[in-house]
Amino acid sequence: MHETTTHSPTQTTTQLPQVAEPRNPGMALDMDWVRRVQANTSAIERRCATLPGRRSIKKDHQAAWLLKAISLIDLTTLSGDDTVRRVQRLCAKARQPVRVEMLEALGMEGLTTGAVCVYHEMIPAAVTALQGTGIPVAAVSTGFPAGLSPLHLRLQEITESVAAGAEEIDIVISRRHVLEGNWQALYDEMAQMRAACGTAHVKAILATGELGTLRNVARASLVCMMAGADFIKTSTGKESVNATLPVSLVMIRAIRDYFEATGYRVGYKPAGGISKAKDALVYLSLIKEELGDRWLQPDLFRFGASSLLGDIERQLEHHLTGAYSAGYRHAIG
Ligand SMILES: O=C[C@H](O)COP(=O)(O)O
Repeated sequence: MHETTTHSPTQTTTQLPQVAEPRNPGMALDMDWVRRVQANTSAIERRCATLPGRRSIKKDHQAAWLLKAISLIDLTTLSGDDTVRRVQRLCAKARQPVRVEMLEALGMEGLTTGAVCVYHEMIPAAVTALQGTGIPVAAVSTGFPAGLSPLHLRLQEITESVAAGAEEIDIVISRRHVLEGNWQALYDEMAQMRAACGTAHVKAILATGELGTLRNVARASLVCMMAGADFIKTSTGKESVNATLPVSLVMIRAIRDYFEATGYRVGYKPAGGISKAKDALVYLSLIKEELGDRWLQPDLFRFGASSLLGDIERQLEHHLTGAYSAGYRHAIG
């Protein structure tokens, strides 16, 4: 058992740290650094294999950690059949992710998710539904999920998403720039997208399941941070392989290296296929061990997830009552 991860999280609510984190301004593309980056696949896989089996968060602290996990969710709907009504229901869930009586029994109040994440067309519905809550709307812009529309249209989409009220923009990178080793093109594209975001924070989706190697994941992470990404994010949720622990380890170590070299903290968002409370706890342990408590706040960590909240609710209910409720009672989130 890992001693440092047995206690309750230091902050459970969405309360942000007192001092706002300075935004990563980016830096010039440093090709020597990019070329130096390696990823030792077998060592990474060995490290990850030890994680899920470890009882790193003790049972009596699990409820607190699960509440913490809720505060870090980008509650997401990204479906072709999304409707205003569905987005409104999702936003209601983001405002009150756990039933009031359960929250009271757990000694908490004022819990919300970290953000709501939608397609561009659904931004106005989400902004209206979240008015006065402080919960930001994140939009997947730039021709999500493939990112293969013309660059000027992708940049225009960002501008329109920000104008519509999105405070966070999840962009997708051009995978071909990574696969062809065209780091300058990736850097330039990312820098233009960051500029188009203005004051909105930008999360760079690497679509790691399509990047071929862990070394490519490490290099793409670094180049996106050099170009000013506020967050790096694993996946769209639409690739055949989405968030995994090995990819996460590579990305969070890239974040650590970037912080050590520049002093700027970049956020991390694993996304796609994270639907179980126990998996969320493994991710939180990994972040705590590799990056420390500071990264366990919503300004530096999010889960991109459409169905994780439902399982966390079931686990919290079990914690309180000793029984599981049926899955259909937690249909949203
Ligand atoms: O960015 C978030 C992902 O699209 C959500 O993926 P998921 O539906 O597998 O949870």
